[in-house]
Amino acid sequence: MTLAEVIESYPYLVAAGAAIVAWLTLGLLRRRTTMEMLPVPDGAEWLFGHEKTVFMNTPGVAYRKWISQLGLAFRIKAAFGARDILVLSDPTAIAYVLQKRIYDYHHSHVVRPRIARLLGKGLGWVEGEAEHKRMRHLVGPALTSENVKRMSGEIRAGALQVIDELTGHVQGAKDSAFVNILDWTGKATLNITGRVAFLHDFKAGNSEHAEQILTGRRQGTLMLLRRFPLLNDLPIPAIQSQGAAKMAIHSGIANELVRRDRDVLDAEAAAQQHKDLLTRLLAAHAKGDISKEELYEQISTFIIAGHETTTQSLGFTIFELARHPDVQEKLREELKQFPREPTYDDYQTQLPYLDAVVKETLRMYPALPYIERIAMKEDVLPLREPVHLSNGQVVSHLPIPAGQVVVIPAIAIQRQDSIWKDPDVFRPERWLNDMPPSEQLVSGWAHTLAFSDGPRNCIGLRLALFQYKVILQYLMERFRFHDTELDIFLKISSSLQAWVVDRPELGPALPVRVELL
Ligand code: HEM
Repeated sequence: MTLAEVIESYPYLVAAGAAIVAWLTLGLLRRRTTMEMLPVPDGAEWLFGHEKTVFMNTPGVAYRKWISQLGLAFRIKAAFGARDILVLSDPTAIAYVLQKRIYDYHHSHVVRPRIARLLGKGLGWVEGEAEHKRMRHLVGPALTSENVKRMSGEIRAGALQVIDELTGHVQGAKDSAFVNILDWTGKATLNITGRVAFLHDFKAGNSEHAEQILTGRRQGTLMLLRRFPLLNDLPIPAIQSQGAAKMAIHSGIANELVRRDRDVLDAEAAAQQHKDLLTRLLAAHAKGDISKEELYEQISTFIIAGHETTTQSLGFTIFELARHPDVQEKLREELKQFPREPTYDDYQTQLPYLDAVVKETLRMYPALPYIERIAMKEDVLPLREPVHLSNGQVVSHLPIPAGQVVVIPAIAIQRQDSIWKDPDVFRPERWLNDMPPSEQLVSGWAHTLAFSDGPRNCIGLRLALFQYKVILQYLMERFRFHDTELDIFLKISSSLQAWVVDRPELGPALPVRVELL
């Protein structure tokens, strides 16, 4: 049979064959992009890429291994054939993304629906420079250091209400009780957030509203969501139950708070006289600057973002102090020796060991272990440490395409073996006299990414750190904490969570034994 006869007899088969040959030839001839030549770890699975390894292991562990093998910029294979993910630990590239170009790097299509579901479509969700700056400007004045100083009496009172209740609880248990410390740090931070940001009394975390919020349980994120974000909207309990706390706020307390709208008669005057968050939001609503829906979304954003992260972080501090009685005694001693009730400024400069304990906790246990963004435009990332590409080239600038997902693994960076000595050991002393050279470190708060960095860093940072130290101070004054010898493991839900080994029924938990002093 001649070629002409073959074509005539099997035209479709021949056309398909020609198309495959052309596709393969083009693929071979096409120049590979820099991203495609970045190092990639071994061990990708065909269906899950490297994502299963990342999510099934202790948070940060896989990234740490790959950083030590491949350097500060590499790619991993995403699940279900999604485009490779760029993993960045390079301080120069991170500062470029988070500080200089943050408005070109939106929350990714996995993260953004999760923020909407868990917190609301508030400040943490909004994208675009103009809109984000508008919202940040609206709420920012409520969270300045001046305003936190002004609220310090309320913050102390809110903390004490819960500390008194814990005292009663321990007395009732014959002066030594086994507790999940998250139950108590949760009540304390929610109580404070209610009092100072929303002029609302959560009754030491015992009101009906408080209980609904505190029991709004968070489950693990499904890896499928990266490839098929539409699944976010399906009525799957594991997905939708993540929003329980937000729904409870919208249908309960937000209504009650907004009813006070009527009391804000003169919006301008109110905004000037009252600098609390709720009044600022209500005044903006009264002026028509934000819709009623936006008002609700902001309320849930601030209640949840304001207490959830601080609850977990404080819990990790107490857990580590229980395991390190020497550190606990040293901290107690520093506080005992301090001649007065510490002020906001004292906490900043006069209590170095307390400060070191907080920094060490947030280094080891950043509430948001991975920061995930997507490049909205093509870009070129500057690198501090050049990378070796698979074609032998060494580059100190990394071109990336629009649509590139970038993961900044904060927990791995903050426990990076080549930078931090004994990275998995809780050792506050390192902050006083044993810090790595600053050029190796990122440029966020305390050279960590615990509060992210740049124009979209944590707006509640000052309130968070002040309430953190106030609650910790009271806990040290009243109680001694002991290790229960129960093992925990870490996992990532929306934030970093601790669970007790073989005790899933406890939910997220950090068990300690508490003794009255
Ligand atoms: C220890 C406590 C806290 C930690 C570790 C923490 C951490 C963070 C981090 C890492 C981000 C960046 C998130 C991202 O890039 O997607 C963030 C943003 C945010 N945080 Fe916090 N946070 C804490 C406490 C608070 C408090 C007390 C409030 C409010 C009263 C708050 C409100 C917010 C809001 C609204 C944003 C979004 C900011 C924006 O996008 O402009 N946080 N926080």
